[in-house]
Amino acid sequence: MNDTEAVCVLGAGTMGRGIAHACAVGGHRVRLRDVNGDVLAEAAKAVRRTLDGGVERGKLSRDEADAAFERLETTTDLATAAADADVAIEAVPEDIDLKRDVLAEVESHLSRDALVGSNTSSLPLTSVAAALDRPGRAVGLHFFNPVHAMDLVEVVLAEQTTDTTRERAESLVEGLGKTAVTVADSPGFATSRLGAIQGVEAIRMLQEGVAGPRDVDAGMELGYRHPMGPIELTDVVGLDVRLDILEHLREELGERFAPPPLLRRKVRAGKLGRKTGEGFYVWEDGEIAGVSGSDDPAAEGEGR
Ligand SMILES: NC(=O)c1ccc[n+]([C@@H]2O[C@H](COP(=O)([O-])OP(=O)(O)OC[C@H]3O[C@@H](n4cnc5c(N)ncnc54)[C@H](O)[C@@H]3O)[C@@H](O)[C@H]2O)c1
Repeated sequence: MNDTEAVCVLGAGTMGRGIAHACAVGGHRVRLRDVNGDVLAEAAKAVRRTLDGGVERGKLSRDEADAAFERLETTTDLATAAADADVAIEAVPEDIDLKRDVLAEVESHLSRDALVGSNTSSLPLTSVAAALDRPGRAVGLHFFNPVHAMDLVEVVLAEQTTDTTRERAESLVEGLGKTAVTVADSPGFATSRLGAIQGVEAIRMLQEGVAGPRDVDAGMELGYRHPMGPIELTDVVGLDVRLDILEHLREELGERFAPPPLLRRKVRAGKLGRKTGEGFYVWEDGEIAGVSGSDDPAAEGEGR
């Protein structure tokens, strides 16, 4: 990978805009594509805000931030987004049929050698890759949220992924100043599987009244030095996103991943976490303002 390569990012939601930001800061020309023009406008503003935040925190100079922003283009047109791209990375919703369709469609616009990355956090990459005419170019590039602040990218190898693709993917990740952890395609890969099992057990503990959200979280933060407890993390990731991941892991790996009824109730009520202002916690301006009241008598827990 060199600095002048072109990256096409498909989907401009939470992750797509973050990946676009990271690639632009990493020196790549980026075309960000979404089916929704309003989402694209919001994504461009979000990238600008993140760049400005980076300048304020001394992470990059004003000139570097401006240059990175100039390297970013947005479009709703797939052919424009994919034209001359060396790398295409999809960050569309976690739906296998959608991902297969999106990647097969983008492949028809790509050169023979372009790399095709998927940001899926739990779907079988081998099935995603099978939608391509040249599946050996497919690789999982599992970025973490928020992308600009997270140093890890899981590089996931589909059955079909070639050694050349693997090397290119690892070098792309390193060029972005992040650390690549390479894992075989298996349900939930390494990180989502472990993260999901801890999150699901934490929600079961709330259900059983073992402790409230604050105490469960403090236990892992102070006792295990996790930067964020599993309940708060579920709110940040999104309860709907977590539910989808659990449904999938349950199907693939068994009942230990079965989503707890409490999680389903919250999702049905539209309490999806930080993004809707309430999940297990109540959120104001992106910060925890209290504990959601409807859980159980132990909701607030003791001691904090
Ligand atoms: N949110 C997270 O914390 C997180 C972390 C790691 C990985 N992921 C994975 O990243 C992917 C995206 O998640 P997200 O949270 O950014 O979702 P999101 O809902 O915020 O964004 C998805 C975007 O894709 C767009 N889209 C839908 N169909 C499209 C198409 N055909 N072409 C282009 N754009 C299209 C939607 O308009 C939306 O803006 C999922 O696979 C998810 O599992 C999410």
